[in-house]
Amino acid sequence: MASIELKQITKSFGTEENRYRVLDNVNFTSDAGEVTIITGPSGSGKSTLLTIMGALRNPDAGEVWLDGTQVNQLSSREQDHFRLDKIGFILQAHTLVPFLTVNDQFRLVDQVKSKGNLEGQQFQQLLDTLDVSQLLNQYPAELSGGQSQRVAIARGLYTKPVIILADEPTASLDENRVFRVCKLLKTAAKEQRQAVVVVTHDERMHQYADHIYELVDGHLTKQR
Ligand SMILES: Nc1ncnc2c1ncn2[C@@H]1O[C@H](COP(=O)(O)OP(=O)(O)OP(=O)(O)O)[C@@H](O)[C@H]1O
Repeated sequence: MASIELKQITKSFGTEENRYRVLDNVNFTSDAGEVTIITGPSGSGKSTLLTIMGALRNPDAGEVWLDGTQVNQLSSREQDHFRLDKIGFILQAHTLVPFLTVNDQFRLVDQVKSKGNLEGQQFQQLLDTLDVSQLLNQYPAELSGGQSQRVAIARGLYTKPVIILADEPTASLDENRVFRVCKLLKTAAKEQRQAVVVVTHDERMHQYADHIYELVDGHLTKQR
């Protein structure tokens, strides 16, 4: 059973004569232990696809199966619980809560999901790998773009999700940190049997991918 399976997904935006199809009959699978990259031109629908994959948005037609559950059939409340339990998001807008310190971003997660999160040495190791241990008492406004991106990555991995969905996770990072983040995602996939899907323009990430898909004009094609 694939961790992620999308069957014949379509999605359109706009109304009546301005309606346009962003995803056209898209099929996709990703297995536990694999890193998959989705690439493609700006505006081709990659983020839309990722949000459908993460049950943040429903398709107009098709099926979204995650870890054996057809999530697009769930109520929105059930989808909320499913996401919390199973999916780690690393989104472009970073989505750190502005009035909480870095440490409290993790404590907030504990309040909504109290069990199964990283703790002790594992948590410290994650913070050290991403070089964010020294930022725990800072507020998001005090962080650089790269620092807040690294905190967002740590928070996405903190709940030990079975599925990790990342949208341009290396956009603000220098060469050395791109390398570290890629290794971290690869290790998460291999050792913790997580399915990792990354939307990226960053070709430096390609060497870490088990599979690469390209999305062009709403059509998804497997390149590798
Ligand atoms: N909520 C929405 N309502 C209307 N149109 C939308 C909405 N979300 C996305 N779109 C449109 O759908 C198309 C695909 O957008 P999307 O953000 O998925 O592309 P992308 O491939 O991720 O782009 P980029 O690489 O620039 O981030 C774009 O034309 C965008 O304007």
